[in-house]
Amino acid sequence: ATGTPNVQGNSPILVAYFSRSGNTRVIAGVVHRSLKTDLFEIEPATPYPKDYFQTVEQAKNERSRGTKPTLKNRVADIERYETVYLGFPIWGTSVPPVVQTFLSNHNLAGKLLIPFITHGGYGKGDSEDILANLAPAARREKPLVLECDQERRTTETVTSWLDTIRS
Ligand SMILES: Cc1cc2nc3c(=O)[nH]c(=O)nc-3n(C[C@H](O)[C@H](O)[C@H](O)COP(=O)(O)O)c2cc1C
Repeated sequence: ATGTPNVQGNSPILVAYFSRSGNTRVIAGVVHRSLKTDLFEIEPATPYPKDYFQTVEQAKNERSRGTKPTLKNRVADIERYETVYLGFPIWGTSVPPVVQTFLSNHNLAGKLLIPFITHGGYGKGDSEDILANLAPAARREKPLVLECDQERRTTETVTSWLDTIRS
């Protein structure tokens, strides 16, 4: 992580989010615009594959090996935020590894942490326990948990549609 200042805005509230297929990004945008917060996108230094199934494979490997991808960027001045909204999708019934890196790399002690979590129908998994472990000294608000579209279902539907066109 470079520490490059790449946060938009100058508010005491930060929205930090990770999103692959856009569901969590929509919520981050609504919070950002409604509360006029700063905005930070959590990104791995090496992007995940474009292909959904390759990403699932990589995420599974990271989880089983306990690897946590490094961040493309850190929030330059996390100290100045009093409140951090943290958005992420559920991956493998948990917090995506890159979001766990974000939590390990930023000290949220004493801050109010407000999670917003999207999932594809199987719920928030163990994500609240992971947040408690990785940000033990933050005050934590009850998260917004929202079921959203699954990229898997969309990908499979479009793939079968293409098959019917080809045949
Ligand atoms: C690698 C991967 C793993 C996922 N694992 C789960 C899961 O365990 N449970 C679940 O309900 N949804 C799972 N999903 C679906 C996403 O949580 C859901 O579609 C989410 O809204 C995607 O958010 P995004 O569009 O911001 O990336 C998974 C998606 C991906 C890409």
